[in-house]
Parts: sequence; C-alpha cells; structure tokens
Amino acid sequence: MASSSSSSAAAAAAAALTTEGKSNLSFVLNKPHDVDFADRPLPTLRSPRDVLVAVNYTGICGSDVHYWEHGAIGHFVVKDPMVLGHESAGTVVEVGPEVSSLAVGDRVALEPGYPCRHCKPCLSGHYNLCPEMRFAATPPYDGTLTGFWSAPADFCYRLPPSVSLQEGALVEPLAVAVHIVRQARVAPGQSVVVMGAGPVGLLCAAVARAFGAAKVVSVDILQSKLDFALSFASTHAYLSRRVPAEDNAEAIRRLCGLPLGADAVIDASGAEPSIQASQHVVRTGGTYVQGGMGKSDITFPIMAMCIKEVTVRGSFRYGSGDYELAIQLVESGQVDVKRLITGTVPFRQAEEAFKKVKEGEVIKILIAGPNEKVEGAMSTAVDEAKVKEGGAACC
Ligand SMILES: NC(=O)c1ccc[n+]([C@@H]2O[C@H](COP(=O)([O-])OP(=O)(O)OC[C@H]3O[C@@H](n4cnc5c(N)ncnc54)[C@H](O)[C@@H]3O)[C@@H](O)[C@H]2O)c1
Ligand SMILES: OC[C@H](O)C(O)[C@@H](O)CO
Repeated sequence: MASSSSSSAAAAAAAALTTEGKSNLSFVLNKPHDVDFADRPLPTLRSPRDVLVAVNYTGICGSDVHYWEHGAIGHFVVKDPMVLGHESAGTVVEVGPEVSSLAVGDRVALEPGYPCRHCKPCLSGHYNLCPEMRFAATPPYDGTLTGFWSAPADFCYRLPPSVSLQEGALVEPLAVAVHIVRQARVAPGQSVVVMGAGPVGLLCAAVARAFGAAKVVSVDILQSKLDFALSFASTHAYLSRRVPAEDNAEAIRRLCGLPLGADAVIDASGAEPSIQASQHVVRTGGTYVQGGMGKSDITFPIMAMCIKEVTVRGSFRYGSGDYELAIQLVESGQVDVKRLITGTVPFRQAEEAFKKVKEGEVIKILIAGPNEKVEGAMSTAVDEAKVKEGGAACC
C-alpha cells in the first residue's frame, strides 16, 4: 500500500503535468525599458504534430537584453508588445494525436525557431537560413518567457535522465556554439582562437576542446572573463589591449605559441577590433568564422584575408543535428554547462535578472517558469558567483 507522503508526491507530480489552475503569465516587452507581466491566453496545439510544454527554465541571451534596451535588432523592430526569451527547457503536458516521439511528462530542450520546411534552404538541409523562420522573441513572434509553449514535436528534444532542466535551458546557446565550431571545421590536434569569453565564446572553447582541439586560446578585454575561461575549457588566454589589431594579433601568436597563426579563429564578440585582429591571427590557409553579431558594417583587413587564402564563414543559430550533439556533449560531461549558471530567479524577478545581465554581473542567469517554485532570492545567488572585473594580462 502506498504511504500518504508517496501518494501526495504522486499527486503533485500529476498536477505538474497539466495546465489546470496554471497561469500563463508572460514577460512582455512593450517598448524599450518598458516591460510587463501579462496573463496571456493558454496556447493550443496548432497541428496534430505539436506538443504543449510547461516552461520550467529560461536563460537570458544578449539579444533579449538588446530588445529590452533598444526595441530593435537591425531590421527586426518591436512594434507590438512581444514576449521575451528563447533559451528554454520544459516539460511536455499535452501531445498532439500524430506525435509518437514524445509523451506527457518528458523533459525537453526547446529549439525556438520553426522554419517553413518547404523552401530551398530548408530542403537543402539549411533550415536555419529559412526566410520564413518564426523565431521566438524576434519580432513579430513571441518568446518563451511564458507559462506554456506550443511547439512542433520535432523541435523539442528529450533530455536524458542525467541532464537537468536547468542544463536543458543551456542547450540553446550550446547549440549556437556547436554550429559555429562545425562551421570552423575544427579537427583533432588543431589550434583555435576564440575572440570573446561571454557565454557563446566559453561554449565555443568547450566545444572546440570536445572536437579534439589541442590548443584553445580565449581572448577578451576583461581579465575576469579570461580567468573563468581558463578554469572552464581554454588552454590559454590573452587580455586584449587598446593597441592596433596587428599588435594584439602578434602578441597572441607570440605569447600563445602560435608562430604561424591559428588553424581556426572564431569571433564570439562581435567587436570590430577583435574581428580585425582575427585576420592577423589566423594561419595561412586557415579558417575564420563570424559568430558574433555587432555592428553591421566595419573596416575589415581584407588584404590579410586574401593573401593568406583564409576561408571565411558566417554562422547563424543552429541547424540539423546541432541540438542533438549539444545534448550529447552535456550528457557525456564533455561540456559542463552547469558551471555557467550563476543563479536562478523566480519569474517575477525577470526584469532584475535582465539588469544583472546588462551590468555584466552574471554569466548565465535562469528565470524559472511562472508555475515553478524557486528557493532563495536572486541577490544571494548572484553575489556568490559574481564575476570580478580587472586584473593583469595573462597567457
Ligand atoms: N551567430 C549566432 O547565431 C549568434 C547566436 C547567439 C549570439 N550571437 C552573438 O555572439 C556574441 C557573443 O554572445 P554572448 O552571449 O557570449 O555575448 P557577451 O556580450 O556576453 O560576450 C561578448 C564578450 O566579448 C568580449 N569583448 C568585447 N570586445 C572585445 C574585443 N575587442 N576583443 C575580445 N573580446 C571582446 C566582452 O568582454 C564579452 O566577454 C554576441 O555578439 C551575440 O550577439 C550570435
Ligand atoms: O541564439 C539565437 C540568437 O540569439 C538569435 O539568432 C538572435 O541573436 C537574433 O535573432
């Protein structure tokens, strides 16, 4: 016979798998610096192949912060109130009649953009380049900082038992890094320089190591970021100085034992000086990948790129197989995404969390879903792991 505590636990577990009595509270951006909590209608399945997911945790991306501050990224302009967030994991609460890959109760990482599946990029296997992409928290589409999220089942990836829902929320930025490192064609034994040691740069460094890179150099303008990078995945670090790009590049090559330059250079900063230095750090015949998104137009050392026959590639979001590989890297312990999580805050503290990210005080902060209980206040979590600024150059 079941004890009363085990039957109440079972009742609580069953209650977690329903929309009944739940809020669909959503974190909505009205215009720059004007956010609200709005109780949006519960979403319904739009197709028999959709599932409904209760959102458990969501990370904040630089693009969310950019929309919050400026209301636009390039030609994507927030004209109507838009729910923010796209780095989420949740629990399936309803499956459409044609879904066989998932069941109620499955814990999933959400891939937050749905392509048309019919255009040339989609049919050639590059669905991330679909011109009709509906991407969460990219206007006019709402994001995942909400109670429930309706999604095609094949864009929800079941998490293995050993991977937590919090780690599941980090699968999105990890998939970005997987795509970037795949674009760089990193092979065992190679050297890779990663410009920028924010979440994306840190994850690129970890994925490059997992792909077998023997030397991974992180470059940043903040010593604190480099200290973390060295403790995370990078073998070397270089504190970029306010000197001409060629001088920084020469110092990276000399101090990090890369006299001929690096096999691959990845920009995960979006900063013009780092993009310029990259062209002087990459070896003759090497590869450069643009992952960072900063200014649309910059001064680019095109002659260095030309005479070295550098292969230059862009990288945008993620595509076929990237989410699966990201989950495998977490499950196998090759990328310890837990280390990037500075803290978790209740849903109602979403705006404070955005402020912390903007101030650069956290690496990744998670916002619990509106129906999720969180112990402790954010300030404790944030202060304990606060990233310290300043320090000397290193390599
Ligand atoms: N390509 C994609 O699909 C994709 C997806 C997500 C994010 N991004 C972009 O990737 C970049 C990194 O994302 P993030 O979340 O890690 O951002 P982040 O802002 O947290 O990290 C950027 C890092 O670059 C460092 N930096 C600034 N100037 C530098 C310089 N001159 N040299 C070296 N480092 C410098 C910063 O100190 C910071 O640590 C952003 O530009 C973001 O927009 C691209
Ligand atoms: O991780 C996905 C990225 O944040 C998005 O592509 C965003 O930067 C632009 O819509």
